[in-house]
Amino acid sequence: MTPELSSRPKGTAIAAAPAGPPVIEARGLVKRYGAAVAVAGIDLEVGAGEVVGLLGPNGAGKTTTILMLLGLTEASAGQVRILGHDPLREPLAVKRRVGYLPDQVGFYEAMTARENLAYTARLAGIDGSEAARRILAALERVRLVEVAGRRVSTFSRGMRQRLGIAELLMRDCRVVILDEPTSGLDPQSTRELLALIRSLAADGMTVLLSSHMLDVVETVCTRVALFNRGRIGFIGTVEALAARIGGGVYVIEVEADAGDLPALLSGLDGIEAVIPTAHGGWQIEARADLRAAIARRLVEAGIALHTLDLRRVRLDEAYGRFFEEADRDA
Ligand SMILES: Nc1ncnc2c1ncn2[C@@H]1O[C@H](COP(=O)(O)OP(=O)(O)OP(=O)(O)O)[C@@H](O)[C@H]1O
Repeated sequence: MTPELSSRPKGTAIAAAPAGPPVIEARGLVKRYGAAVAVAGIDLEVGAGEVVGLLGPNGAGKTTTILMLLGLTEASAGQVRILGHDPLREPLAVKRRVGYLPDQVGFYEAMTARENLAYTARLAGIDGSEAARRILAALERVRLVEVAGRRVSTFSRGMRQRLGIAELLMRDCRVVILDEPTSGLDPQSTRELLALIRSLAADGMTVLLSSHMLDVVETVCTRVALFNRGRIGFIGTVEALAARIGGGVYVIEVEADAGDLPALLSGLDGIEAVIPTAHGGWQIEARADLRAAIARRLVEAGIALHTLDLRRVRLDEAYGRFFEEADRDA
């Protein structure tokens, strides 16, 4: 029987745990390479159907964490359960249901897409009509049926990524870990791959995605985990990140004939910052939708208002603020 995980260490911040039993669970994960600490104590809980982005600067510990989750490297301390299994003690159970799509997916280049999947199916112990049925369903899902008889050596990077996902589908994986899945893809292939990832999650697949492409992460991830010097400094939604680090969840973009907007808006509750833009406008960071109050102030002051747009803070902005703060505190 799989031993229970030890209780969470005191003082460890974990964002709202997903409903239902976690699919991925890590407690106090540490990885040392000699005297160097690559991962300094990570706690992570991910539920079915979640897409969690693993973000952070180079060397922050994302890849090392992924390797420990997959059982490809042994943790120096801590525990991992994936679908209730320990990746080191029960590697076959984990390999069967967990797929990993590295940056460069490896295939047999001289074999066709269908032959590659048939080969993997055999290795996974899937044979005969069951293999044929699964291969066709997977190829259909990633829209590669038409080119299934072509050698993989003729495939574009986008097609290779989709074939990689077809392999995970064919094996009936419940968890997939993707490393920079859209790097090197053109905008159209990127959109297609992201739509595919979203549809997998909608079917209950749990996805971990490591990427430096924040716009990509933002469109597909339900939560983000910000890695900083071997720890997860934050995990949660982009809105929660913006709220936690200050600076407001909303951005209000203003174009007005105001010389000194900060002075005009002074004392307005909920404003975090008023920043001039390069185009002569202003960007207001706020804790609430303050458009009406801002408009009133400007009208009362007899100032012409040209634009007043509201948007949510983008991940790249919240990410930037998080690491500015983290670097200041370091
Ligand atoms: N096999 C190894 N031997 C020694 N040090 C290692 C090894 N693998 C990783 N490290 C170190 O561990 C730290 C974390 O590396 P890791 O690759 O996990 O970071 P990362 O967040 O994935 O970075 P990137 O965004 O560049 O992929 C780095 O300082 C790295 O140099």
